[in-house]
Amino acid sequence: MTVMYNAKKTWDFMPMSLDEYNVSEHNGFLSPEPPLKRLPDPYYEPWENLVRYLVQYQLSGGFREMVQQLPLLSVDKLMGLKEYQRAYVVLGFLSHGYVWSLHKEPNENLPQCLSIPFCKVSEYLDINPIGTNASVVLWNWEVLNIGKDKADFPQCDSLSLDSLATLFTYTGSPDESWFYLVSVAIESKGGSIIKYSGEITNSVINKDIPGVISSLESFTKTIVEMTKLLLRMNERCDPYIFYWKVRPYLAGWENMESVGLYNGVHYDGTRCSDSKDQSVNAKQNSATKPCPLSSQDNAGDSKINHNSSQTEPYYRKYAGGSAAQSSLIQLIDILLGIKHYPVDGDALNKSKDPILNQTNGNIINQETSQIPPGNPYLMKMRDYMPGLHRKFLQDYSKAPSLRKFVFESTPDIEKTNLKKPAFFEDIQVEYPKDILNSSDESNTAYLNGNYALNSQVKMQYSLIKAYNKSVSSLGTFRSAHINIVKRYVVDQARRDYTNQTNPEISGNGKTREKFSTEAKANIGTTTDKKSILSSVLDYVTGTNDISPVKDKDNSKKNRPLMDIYEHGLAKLVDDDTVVLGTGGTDAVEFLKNIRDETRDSKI
Ligand code: HEM
Repeated sequence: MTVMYNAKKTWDFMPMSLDEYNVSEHNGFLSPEPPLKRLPDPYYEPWENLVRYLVQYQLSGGFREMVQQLPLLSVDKLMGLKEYQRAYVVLGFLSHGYVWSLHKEPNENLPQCLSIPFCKVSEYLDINPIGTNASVVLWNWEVLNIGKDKADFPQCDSLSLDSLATLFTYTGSPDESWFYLVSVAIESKGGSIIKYSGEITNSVINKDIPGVISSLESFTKTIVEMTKLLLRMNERCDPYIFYWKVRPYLAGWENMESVGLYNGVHYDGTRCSDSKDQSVNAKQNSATKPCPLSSQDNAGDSKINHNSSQTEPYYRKYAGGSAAQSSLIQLIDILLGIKHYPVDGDALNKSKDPILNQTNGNIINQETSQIPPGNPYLMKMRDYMPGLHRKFLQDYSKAPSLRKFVFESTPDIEKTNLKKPAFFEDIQVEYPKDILNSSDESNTAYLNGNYALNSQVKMQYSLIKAYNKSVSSLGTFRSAHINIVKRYVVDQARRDYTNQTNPEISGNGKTREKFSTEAKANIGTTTDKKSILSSVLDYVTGTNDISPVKDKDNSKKNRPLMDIYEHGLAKLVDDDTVVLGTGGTDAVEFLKNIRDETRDSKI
């Protein structure tokens, strides 16, 4: 039985109900109920039986042979969204396991037994046919039955990190599970984010300033909780395991020329269009519904070509899995009206922002809706989100803008001394634990002491303050994330492995054991959360420059080919100065830019 979690009333301003977008005020963008642990129809046993032993067959070296023995199964017997989601997860793990098989050269040819059903299932879900945040996070979790208090699903507000488990990993390592589960726990906070977003937008529509302030404060608290969860990555995910053992499996087939995938991957027997139709079937919902393709015979589907030998191979290039594909953070950007720009031409693009271009508080070219993110990479990541979630973001972007409301509702602020930048700088918060108690003593004294100010002005001040705190809390989340990237990607990518043939020795002659000891010393013990926090918060405070240092001796020329494969997703570019993220961008520069745009959005 499907449980209805959403009070539709709050979201009346959207064209569809939350259920129809497959999101909830309970679990955010995670499936509202735990994902299926097996496809119910025994017809799909060949997939289920193989994926269950993915790690074991990888170790045995026989995984690809096992895949090649799979029958070509139809998607006709999949019933409803949850079964399609499960099939997408299974086929994603099988496909990445095939292309990036352990200790083998990447294989650029995805066999029909995977490529054809993977494309059909992805078409139904309106998502790219590759491993994504949806396949490793959103639909890849379960709640352990380890105690009434902890796993009391669905009564608990959000899923406790300590009672979650993954359904699949590529490596079988707890570190990989933890990497996904931290994201699951963060995503589960999306329930509250969606709830408060709906409340805020309703209050904006009703011009209810106290309502906006109250919901914004709860919204901010939730972002702080998300940041604290993000920092727990260090507890049980070793950067070495993540970077050298897990990340290679998450890699996509775009910008992968260096490991031999010059054209991407050939999805044998398929000719689907690469360009994603941004629209989504508005009627598609979580109720049982046949696949739009399932009524057709495979051979009758114009996009499927079974006789692949008669045509040129059709290659596809897709980016690898990344939490940049999370709808949750983009939702927060949309609600707060934070706009991101292409890295090049920044100034040019910013000059077009109607909200940033204000003179004496008057907004030029007023917009009626919220501003969606405009960074090409972030926009591209929407093709890697489930279509219903993408649709949710698109529709929510058209809702009345909170940021515009804050500007329009605070006309008296500039007539007071409160307008001085110094007062508002006090609102800046760079430290999660202080975020809700940040000092604005001077303003408070001013407000309390200045009886000439009426309650209207005080209310306006509180509105700006609540808004800025929310923006700050997102900036803090992004700073914490940059630090994680520094620890898990940049530091690892910079390790000198010249002349090392054994990937277990990750650099500078340090064995994994030595590295782990050193890493633990750096971040404190897992029980010493305060020490982990303070170590991480060194970066959060923004004083550390985490740009990679140029290491001239680290020549790529002599690296064994296998080491380059092991390098996986994030790569040093030719001069070894820059670490590339999934999308082929300079990861750190990109993330700093996004973080700075967030901070700059304070009013
Ligand atoms: C070991 C953990 C993590 C690493 C190494 C990591 C790495 C990265 C990298 C390299 C990027 C740059 C773009 C790309 O390559 O896709 C990125 C972007 C991003 N990541 Fe992570 N990430 C981690 C965990 C997380 C978690 C748990 C979240 C929470 C949802 C998250 C959310 C994001 C978002 C939203 C972006 C897009 C940029 C932004 O909006 O600020 N990441 N990440």
